[in-house]
Amino acid sequence: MTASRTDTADGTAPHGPDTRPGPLRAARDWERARAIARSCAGQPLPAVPRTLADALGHALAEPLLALTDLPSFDTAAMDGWAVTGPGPWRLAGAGVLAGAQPGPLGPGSAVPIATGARVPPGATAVLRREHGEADAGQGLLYDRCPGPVCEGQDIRPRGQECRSGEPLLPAGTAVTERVLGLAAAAGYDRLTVHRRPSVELLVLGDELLGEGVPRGGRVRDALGPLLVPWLRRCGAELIGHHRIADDPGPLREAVRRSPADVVLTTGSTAAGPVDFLHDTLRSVGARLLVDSVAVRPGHPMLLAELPATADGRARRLVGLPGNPLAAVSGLVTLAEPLLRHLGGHRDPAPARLTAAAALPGHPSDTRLLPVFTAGRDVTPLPFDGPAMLRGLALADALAVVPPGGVPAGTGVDVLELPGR
Ligand SMILES: Nc1nc2c(c(=O)[nH]1)N[C@H]1C(S)=C(S)[C@@H](COP(=O)(O)OP(=O)(O)OC[C@H]3O[C@@H](n4cnc5c(N)ncnc54)[C@H](O)[C@@H]3O)O[C@H]1N2
Ligand code: MOO
Repeated sequence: MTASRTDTADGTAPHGPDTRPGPLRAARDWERARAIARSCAGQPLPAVPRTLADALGHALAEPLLALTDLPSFDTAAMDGWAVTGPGPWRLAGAGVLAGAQPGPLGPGSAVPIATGARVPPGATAVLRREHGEADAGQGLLYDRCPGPVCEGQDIRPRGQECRSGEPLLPAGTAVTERVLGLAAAAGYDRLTVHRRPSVELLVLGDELLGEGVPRGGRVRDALGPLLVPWLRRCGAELIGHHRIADDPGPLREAVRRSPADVVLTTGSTAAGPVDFLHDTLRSVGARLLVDSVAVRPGHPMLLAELPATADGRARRLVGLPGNPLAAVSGLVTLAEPLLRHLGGHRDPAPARLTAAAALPGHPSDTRLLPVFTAGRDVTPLPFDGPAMLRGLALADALAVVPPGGVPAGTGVDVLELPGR
């Protein structure tokens, strides 16, 4: 599955992986690069138990089955009175609070009840407080409801939402805050999820500043702050984040020693005087799976298989180009599909929307363009150069623009951006 720059048209590499910088004649097309990133993940990482508190961001390794009927008892949906049959009713008992186990309610009787309380056996409806008038002296409750009280009114019957054993969510569902709420309601203390892929982030470039205003020909590291939370949203567990000097020694050692499932580098993918990534990959015995992709920005992105850990665990490396928008392109093209598959997440399908204005394309490559979507309309944003983040920060999606561009009024695939 090696995809080097020297690949032949049928996808075979006649001379083995070529890690030398060179002309990008046979760069992988964008879809194929994404497919290689997905397939090189192999099977998702093993299933592990996690407490609810620790399960956020993982993917379910098995379907979430209800451990109980929901609700698990006939429940009052409103504050008022549990009643049996038509009114007026004889008031009986001090009232039923949520959490109580009430005794049976006889025919023609009513008992005060709170929202969420178990409805007494024999009760046929709940009369809302605002629909009833209690006469304490007579011990009677009168029905002031505009219409008749129907059987089952304002009672949430047992099993209304689900029955015990019913599948609530399929395997592969991302554990969000909402899923945690449902899992707790359905009786779970722990969830069986896929282990999250561990990621070590290596940010390369002597010119990068960690703080303050860019000065003296140096620039702020924009990718550390952008990637750390983005990787977590892809279901990754960040186990290291280092800035590495433009020096082949420290980079080689960091790559060689990393225990991460995925090493993610930024910068150094091209052929500049201090772009050491290809040499490093060669020196650690990596196998290039994708070496440049026919996509703009970001075409020098790469994906490699690293030698396994001592205990036989597979490791991969994704090299993101240094230009920030190009790095995002590499992230969505190679890193996201790989991380999502390792973590057992389902793939989000691109949405097919309509270009509200012409979307400019590259003559021969796919272009990933920051866009704003409103309804089905896709509008390109300015400041979309490879070194710019201004358009991306306003965008809620990336349009996948085929070679030649997309005329206004035509369909286009868009990838939703996180945090839209
Ligand atoms: N002769 C050629 N030169 C370049 C080519 C090419 O095909 N032939 N490709 C260009 C493209 S496209 C890109 S993208 C870059 C890729 O460069 P590298 O991955 O080697 O990245 P660097 O050279 O280290 O940096 C490029 C650029 O990005 C800035 N940068 C790097 N890291 C960060 C960061 N963390 N935060 C903000 N900015 C960052 C860096 O200062 C440079 O300005 O190569 C082109 N050249
Ligand atoms: O395509 Mo580069 O990746 O122009 O920034």
